[in-house]
Amino acid sequence: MLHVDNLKVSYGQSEVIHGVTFSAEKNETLAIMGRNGMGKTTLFKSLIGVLPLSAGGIQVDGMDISKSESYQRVARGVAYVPQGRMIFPNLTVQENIETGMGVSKLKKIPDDIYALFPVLQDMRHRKGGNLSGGQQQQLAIARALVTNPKVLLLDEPTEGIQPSIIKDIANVLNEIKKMRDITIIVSEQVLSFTMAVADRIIVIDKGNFIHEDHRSEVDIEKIKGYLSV
Ligand SMILES: Nc1ncnc2c1ncn2[C@@H]1O[C@H](COP(=O)(O)OP(=O)(O)OP(=O)(O)O)[C@@H](O)[C@H]1O
Repeated sequence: MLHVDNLKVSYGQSEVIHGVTFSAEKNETLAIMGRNGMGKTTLFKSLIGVLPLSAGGIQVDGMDISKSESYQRVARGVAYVPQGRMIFPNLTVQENIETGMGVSKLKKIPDDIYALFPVLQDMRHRKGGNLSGGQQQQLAIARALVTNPKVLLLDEPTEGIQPSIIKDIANVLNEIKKMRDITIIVSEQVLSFTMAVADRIIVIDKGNFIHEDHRSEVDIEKIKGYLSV
């Protein structure tokens, strides 16, 4: 579903992603793990087109999107839940979700979205800025899902979220995978979370992929070693 080939990303003269190659299939959840500053956000921003590639290619469902603008990538089936969630604080919950619906031409928020996030239905008339961190994360995921993505990118969804809610977010991602034919790519530092959701884990270090495990054969101590400073 998603194929990334020799992707390089730079800030000015400084290359931060040094030619990474990976694929993720339909109904697969792939976690990209690494410490702060290793390049996760830069990689995700380049996948959604907020940052330009300096080299390489990105294909979604066989279609090259590496030269497309972000809005075109969304139309091609890529959705992005940014680090820090970036919901609109002055719009209501319902209005926040509706901002994602232009691309999918939905007229009404689908019932399965509120089934997945009942709290958002209860709070649909509240301002987004008044929600807790965990509720805002749910809102950001709901807003991404109403674009009907083939590939859902989530950048550090557990950041700043309390442990009990982290479990809820893991459950939600597992539900989404059951409900839809989708590829989920999540960047993370919390190993318990990725162990609850990921079929495969890749470790990124200074802009290079240095390790990869399928969930059935994850070497927990090795990955912990990569994640500790
Ligand atoms: N706007 C920028 N200009 C120059 N360098 C940047 C910029 N943003 C990030 N970097 C550098 O790129 C590298 C990768 O940063 P990035 O934010 O992608 O890492 P990360 O793994 O997502 O970390 P975090 O978990 O802290 O978000 C770091 O060395 C960082 O200093």
